[in-house]
Amino acid sequence: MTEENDKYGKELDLAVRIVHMACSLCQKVQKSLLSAASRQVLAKDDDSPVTVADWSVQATVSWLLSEFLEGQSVSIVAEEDVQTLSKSDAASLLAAVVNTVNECLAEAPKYGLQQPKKALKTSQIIEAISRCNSTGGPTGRHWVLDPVDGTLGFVRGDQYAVALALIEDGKLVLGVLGCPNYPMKKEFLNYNHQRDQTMPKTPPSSDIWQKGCVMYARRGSGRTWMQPLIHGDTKFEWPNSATPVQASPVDDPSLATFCEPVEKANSNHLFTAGLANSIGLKNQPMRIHSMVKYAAIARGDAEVFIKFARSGYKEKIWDHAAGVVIVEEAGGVVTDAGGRPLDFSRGLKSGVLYGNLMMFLRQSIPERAYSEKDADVLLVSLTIDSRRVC
Ligand SMILES: Nc1ncnc2c1ncn2[C@@H]1O[C@H](COP(=O)(O)O)[C@@H](OP(=O)(O)O)[C@H]1O
Ligand SMILES: [Mg+2]
Repeated sequence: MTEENDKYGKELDLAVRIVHMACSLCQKVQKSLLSAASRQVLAKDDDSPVTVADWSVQATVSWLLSEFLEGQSVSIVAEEDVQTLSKSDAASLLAAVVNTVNECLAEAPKYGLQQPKKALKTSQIIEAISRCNSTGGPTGRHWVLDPVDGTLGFVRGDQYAVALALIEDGKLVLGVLGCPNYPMKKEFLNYNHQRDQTMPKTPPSSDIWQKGCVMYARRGSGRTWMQPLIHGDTKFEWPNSATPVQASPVDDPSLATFCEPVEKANSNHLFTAGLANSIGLKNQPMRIHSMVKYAAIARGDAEVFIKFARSGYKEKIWDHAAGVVIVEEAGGVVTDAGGRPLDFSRGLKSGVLYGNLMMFLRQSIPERAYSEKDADVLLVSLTIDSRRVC
């Protein structure tokens, strides 16, 4: 392996192990949330939900990155802060976070990492969460973390993702996306989809294909890999359990399926239905919470991702960074509505560029359906042989 090829090898290896651990943490919290009589789900200032898992994953990832990237100053841009946790009435919540983090770190050897010599104290955990307050930017190395992306899906027992990416000098260099409820094969999707009453309760067999997955890629490698999530006492195997995935070869819009958010508040379904119709997308949209949509595109379960957020909403880099790398290295193309690559050099500010909408939108959507201020359109499209499908 040349030095260039090996660049970021250590970081990717570590990031994949960490995301596996974080997924396992989330699975435990999701299970207890769904079974608990009183569900410990809080609302943030913007009314979005947050749980023990969000803070616990952030603390765990922050602690592990700092511990195992010794000698590097570790800058992390992540979604959660400690304000709520530090309130005087949050003692039981904080205790639950401390307990969850320590339980997770105790399992580190299963993932080939060393556990802390002693359980972390509350102050160390608060410190690990608050350390993730970097704003990123055009220079230096910045880790970008969404500890639980799609928290709404998470609290509903549905899809969610753990997303970790590394940016160097404003460019994405690696991405890891953990999808604990997204099975290795699309066919098993409904078995994990607890709200679908029509599917049998028991999966047909208990092989790895029905378990969640972790996808990862390194910029420029031309490969995106997928691994089954580690379950029970199974030890993490690297890289034997990984298989390469590719974006779909479908380039006929009438055969393509587009993904979009489940939440109408996050993307205008009426608008996307009109858009889909006008570009000849005939299949029903695949509505999934979280960055699992990027996973679906990267391995060819769907072809297009359209998000049409309300005017004024600023996309956050942690909601896209890991997904963009895995889709692009799998052969897909990710752009904003203007056809430009997403800009991750602007740190906490939107990674999405603003400007004119794409030509095809101008041609096919009636003028009254959008205006220049509707430029908060994010469109992830697939190209085959460098030709845009849409
Ligand atoms: N009004 C809004 N418009 C668009 N996206 C929004 C939004 N409010 C929140 N989001 C983002 O959409 C993410 C969920 O994506 P999706 O709707 O595709 O499942 C949320 O991630 P979190 O759940 O991590 O906060 C949040 O960052
Ligand atoms: Mg998110």
